[in-house]
Amino acid sequence: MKPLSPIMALFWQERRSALLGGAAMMAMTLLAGIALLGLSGWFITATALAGLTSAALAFDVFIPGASIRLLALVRTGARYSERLVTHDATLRVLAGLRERLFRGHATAEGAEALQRRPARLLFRLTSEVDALDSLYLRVLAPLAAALLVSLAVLVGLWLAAPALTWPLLVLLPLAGGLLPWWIARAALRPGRRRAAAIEALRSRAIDAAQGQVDLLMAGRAEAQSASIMAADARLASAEDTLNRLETRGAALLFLAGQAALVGTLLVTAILAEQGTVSAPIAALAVLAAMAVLEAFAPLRRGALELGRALLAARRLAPRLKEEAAPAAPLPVAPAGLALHLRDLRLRYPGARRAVLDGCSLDVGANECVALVGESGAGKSTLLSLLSGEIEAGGGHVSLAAGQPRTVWMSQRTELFQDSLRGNLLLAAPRARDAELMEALDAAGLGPVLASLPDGLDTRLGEGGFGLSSGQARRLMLARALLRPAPLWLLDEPTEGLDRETALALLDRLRPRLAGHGTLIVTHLRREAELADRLVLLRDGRVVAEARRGTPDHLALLDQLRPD
Ligand SMILES: Nc1ncnc2c1ncn2[C@@H]1O[C@H](COP(=O)(O)OP(=O)(O)OP(=O)(O)O)[C@@H](O)[C@H]1O
Repeated sequence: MKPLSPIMALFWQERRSALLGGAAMMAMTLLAGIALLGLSGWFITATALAGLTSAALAFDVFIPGASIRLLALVRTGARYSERLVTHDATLRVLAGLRERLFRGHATAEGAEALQRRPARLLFRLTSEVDALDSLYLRVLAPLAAALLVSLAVLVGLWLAAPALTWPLLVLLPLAGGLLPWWIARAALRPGRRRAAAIEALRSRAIDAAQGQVDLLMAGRAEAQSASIMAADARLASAEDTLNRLETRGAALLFLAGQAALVGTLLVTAILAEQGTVSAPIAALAVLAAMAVLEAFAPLRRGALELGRALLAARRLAPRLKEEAAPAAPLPVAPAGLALHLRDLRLRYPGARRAVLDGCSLDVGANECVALVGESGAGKSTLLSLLSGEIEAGGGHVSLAAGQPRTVWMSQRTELFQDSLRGNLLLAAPRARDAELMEALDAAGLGPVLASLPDGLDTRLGEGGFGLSSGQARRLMLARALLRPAPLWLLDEPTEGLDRETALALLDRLRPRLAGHGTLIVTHLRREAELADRLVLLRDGRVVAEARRGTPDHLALLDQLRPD
């Protein structure tokens, strides 16, 4: 139950009075229902008995009749208000929960964990948050209402005759406590299996849909289908176990209800025989005893849902604790510099060695620097760090002032399912079409744009679907060009382009580099030639640098991949 405490605390903090009011109204609905049944039993018996005697004329039918109507109205009104209040409160709490969850995932570590398994992110933000709505609606509120109602009925029966409470005192703890507890425990394992199977089913189905060509070519399509079927079979088996549990719970609750009925019937028969209770009170007691166990019926489903809620809370709780503190802005670099790094260190969690280990580098406010080094040297990591995606483990970073302070075109930059215009406006929401077209032109997409019948209104599919990979990268570059920032971070901007296109693009890019610092990460000679200075990164630190025009510059260029 411990994982549930942050979730319960959230419910309590956010909507305390609505949640208490909802539970009270749930109790009132149940009480009105029990009183309605009991009073009707009493009324029918009392009128029948009165009819046998001369008391029939004096028998007051109006007050009980009106009370029955009143109780029916109260029950309907209370049920309606309870639904309104409890659902509203739950949905509001869950909306707050989702927001906190998004904030939790907005940490570098959270985002990284989920980038590895996006299907899981989707699952957790939808089904697992939804699973928590049952915590209040199907577990806490019905439990509180059932306990309150049991207490009220027991007190009522005790006042009529203490012996009337015995059958309920034996059966209520069994049916209201032990049974839901047993169902909840037994549901934990199939609940976990069910959640894992849904997750596997979704991610495998997405893999099959997205990678169908590769799977077919590798002859793995059948195997992928089989793995989807296996996940589906696991899901069906877990759901079957849960359904069986629910059915068994219903049967046991029914038996407990019948036992309470028989027990109370026997006790009332004895008491009526002794003359301790009248026949109408006996009828009231029997019907109330039968109805009170019904108050525990929703807990049968609630106990099953509790397993789901527990699992969801356990998975979501770590992200709820983490309130992503807004990152402190990096200090402002000394005048004349777009970037100033000293002794920067960074180690990925779980990695044996540091990826950046004493890295120091300056980029002038009007300088273009190419960062080169073998694959895995830490070049992209440095760009992630400068863009604020990850945090350094030590050392000093400062950037020139500006809003934004950096523009980053990474190897993983995203395009969205939107028009060309929409994708560009992300970078500059107020830009006019002429500016967008100029940026597209600078990125070498002018001819492509001219060939599109819908121009800037051309719709792209998910991830830029509809463009070639080279066109997509140029669109990302155009978007980067629209952001005015004192430091541009470009990660292999012409990777994947043919020589002619790449050189034409670099020619257009050259004049645009003036006025701000640029750090280009590259393996390509053509990109490195754009830079005023080459910097070689090895083992997480800068081991060589060479300014244009020096012999070392040429020697470094020669180590790079030719076109
Ligand atoms: N998110 C991550 N978690 C753990 N390790 C990582 C992560 N990203 C990169 N690494 C590791 O850090 C090292 C540096 O990776 P990085 O991508 O920065 O290299 P790079 O110099 O840009 O390589 P390339 O030229 O191939 O793009 C690699 O050994 C890589 O495995």
